[in-house]
Amino acid sequence: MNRIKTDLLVIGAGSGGLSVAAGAAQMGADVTLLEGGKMGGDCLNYGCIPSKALIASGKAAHAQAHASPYGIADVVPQVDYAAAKDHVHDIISQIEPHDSQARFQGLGVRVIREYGRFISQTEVQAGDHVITARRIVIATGSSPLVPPIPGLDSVPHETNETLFDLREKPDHLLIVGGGPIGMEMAQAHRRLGCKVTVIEGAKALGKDDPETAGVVLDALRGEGIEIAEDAMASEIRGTKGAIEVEAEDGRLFKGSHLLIAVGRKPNIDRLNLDAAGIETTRSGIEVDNALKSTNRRVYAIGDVAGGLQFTHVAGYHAGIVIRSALFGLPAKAGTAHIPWVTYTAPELAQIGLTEAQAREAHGDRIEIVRFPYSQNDRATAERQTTGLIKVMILRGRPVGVSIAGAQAGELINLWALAMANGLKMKHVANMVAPYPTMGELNKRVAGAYFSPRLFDNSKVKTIVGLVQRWLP
Ligand SMILES: Cc1cc2nc3c(=O)[nH]c(=O)nc-3n(C[C@H](O)[C@H](O)[C@H](O)COP(=O)(O)OP(=O)(O)OC[C@H]3O[C@@H](n4cnc5c(N)ncnc54)[C@H](O)[C@@H]3O)c2cc1C
Ligand SMILES: NC(=O)c1ccc[n+]([C@@H]2O[C@H](COP(=O)([O-])OP(=O)(O)OC[C@H]3O[C@@H](n4cnc5c(N)ncnc54)[C@H](O)[C@@H]3O)[C@@H](O)[C@H]2O)c1
Repeated sequence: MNRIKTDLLVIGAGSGGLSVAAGAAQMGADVTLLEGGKMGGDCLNYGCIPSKALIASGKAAHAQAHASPYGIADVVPQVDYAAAKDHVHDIISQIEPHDSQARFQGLGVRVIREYGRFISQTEVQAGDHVITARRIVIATGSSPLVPPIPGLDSVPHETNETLFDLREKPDHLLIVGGGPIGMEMAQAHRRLGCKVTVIEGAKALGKDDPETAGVVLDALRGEGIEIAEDAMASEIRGTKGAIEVEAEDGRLFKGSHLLIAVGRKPNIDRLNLDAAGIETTRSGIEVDNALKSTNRRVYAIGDVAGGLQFTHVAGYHAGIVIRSALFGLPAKAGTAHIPWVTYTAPELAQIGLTEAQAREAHGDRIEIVRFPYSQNDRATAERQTTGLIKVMILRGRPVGVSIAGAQAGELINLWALAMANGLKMKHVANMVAPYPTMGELNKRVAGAYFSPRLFDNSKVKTIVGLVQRWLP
C-alpha cells in the first residue's frame, strides 16, 4: 500500500471537485484528487456540454427550415445524425484540456485515477493508495435514475450516459420524464427530424413557474413534439425499433427508441460511507448549511449533496468549502440567489421564488410585474417576440424572477447579480441599457414597477403642476 498524507482530499473530478482542487492547490494547499471515471464528470462528458452542442445542431437545422420570414428560402435540412454526434464529441474534446489530468497536475494537484472508498473516519482507499487527509470533500456527483418500471430492464433504452454515443437517428424517440433533460433533448431531436413523444408523470417542466413554463411547452408543442402530462409510465415493453410505454391510466405510446430522464440518484454506493460515520438522506449526503456532513471533517458538494443539481451550484459550493476548509472561515450555502436555465427555444430561466412561492411566503406584500418580449424592439426585429419576464418584488427588492423567451439565460444574469448583492428595483431602473438589446427587457420590467407610482400618482401630478406654474 502506498500511504499518502494530504491537506485536502477531493473525491470526484467533476464540476465541483475540479473547482475545489484548482482553487485549493493555487492557494498553497497540498491537494489529492481522485477520479474513477472520466475527468470533467457529468457536465463535460454526459451532461451540459454534449446537450448544449446537440441543441446547437438542432438550432442550425431549425434555422434552415424556417428562414422564409427573413427573406431567405426555407430548405429541408439534410440532417446527418451521426455527424451531429461527431460535432458533439468535437466540442467535448475542445473543452476537455481544461479539465484534464495534465492541467491539474500542472497546478500541483496529485491526481489518482481510481474510485475512492472510506476505510475510517479520516482515511480513503483508492486502488493501492491509502490517503489520510485533514479535510475531505466528496464531489462524486449523480447518475441517471433508472426506475424499477416493470419491463424496463429488458427493453433497450438510453440515458444521458449513452444518448450522445447513439449514432442511428431515432425514427420516433419516446422520452420518459419531462424535466430539463427530457425537454431539451425532445426539442433537439425534433429539430433533427425525429418524431418525439414526452411521457411525463406529473407536469412537464414542473419545477419552474407554470406561466413561463407554459410559454415553452406551447412552443415545443407548436414544433410538433407530443407532450403527454399526468402520464406516469407504469410498464415498458418491446424490442429495439418497436417500443411501447404504457401509462398508469392505460394510455399507450409507441416509438422506435427510448430515453429515460426521470431524475438523478447520488453517487454514494462506492464510498462505504458507514466507515466514516457519514449519514445520507433520500437525495444524497446529509449536509448542514456549511456543506459539512455528519463527519465534521468531511464536506459534500454538488449533485451528491442532494440540493439544486447544476454545474454552477457545484462551483458555488466549491468556493464555500475553500473558505471553510482552507481559511477556517464561516461560510454558508444559500439557494435564494441561485439561477437556473433550461436551454430550450424559447429558453426558460428562474431565480429565487416563483410567483406561487412568493405569494405563499409573503402574501399580499408581494408585487408582481411583467413585461412582454413583444414590446422589445430587438425581439421584434429578430421575430423572437414570444415570451415574458416576470419579477416578484418585496418592498422594492426582487425576490424571484421568471423568464421565458429568447436569451432568457443571458437575461437572468443581471437578476443573479442583483439578488446576490441585495440590489433593489431602482438599481435596475437606473441602468442605461443599450438600444436595441434584449437586455432592455430587464430595465423595462423595472420601469413597469415604477410607472404606476409615477404616472398614476396624484401627488406627482400636483407637484409637476405647481413647478410648471413657477418655471420661467
Ligand atoms: C443531460 C444533462 C444536461 C445538463 N445540463 C446542465 C446545464 O446546462 N447547466 C447546468 O448547470 N447543469 C447541467 N446539468 C447538471 C450538471 O451536469 C451537474 O449538476 C454537475 O455535473 C454536477 O457536478 P458534480 O461535481 O457534483 O458531479 P459530476 O460532474 O458528475 O462529477 C462527479 C465525478 O465523480 C466521479 N466519482 C464518482 N464516485 C467516485 C468515487 N467513489 N471515487 C472517485 N471518483 C468518483 C465521477 O466519475 C464523476 O467524474 C446537466 C446534467 C445532465 C445529465
Ligand atoms: N439546463 C440545465 O441546467 C439542465 C439540463 C438538464 C439537466 N439538468 C439537471 O439534471 C437534473 C435531472 O434532470 P431530469 O430531467 O432527469 O430530472 P427532473 O427530476 O428535473 O425531471 C424528471 C421528470 O420525470 C418525471 N417522472 C418521474 N418518474 C416518471 C415516470 N415513471 N413516468 C413519467 N414521468 C416520470 C417527473 O415527474 C419529473 O417531471 C435536473 O433537475 C437538473 O438539476 C440541468
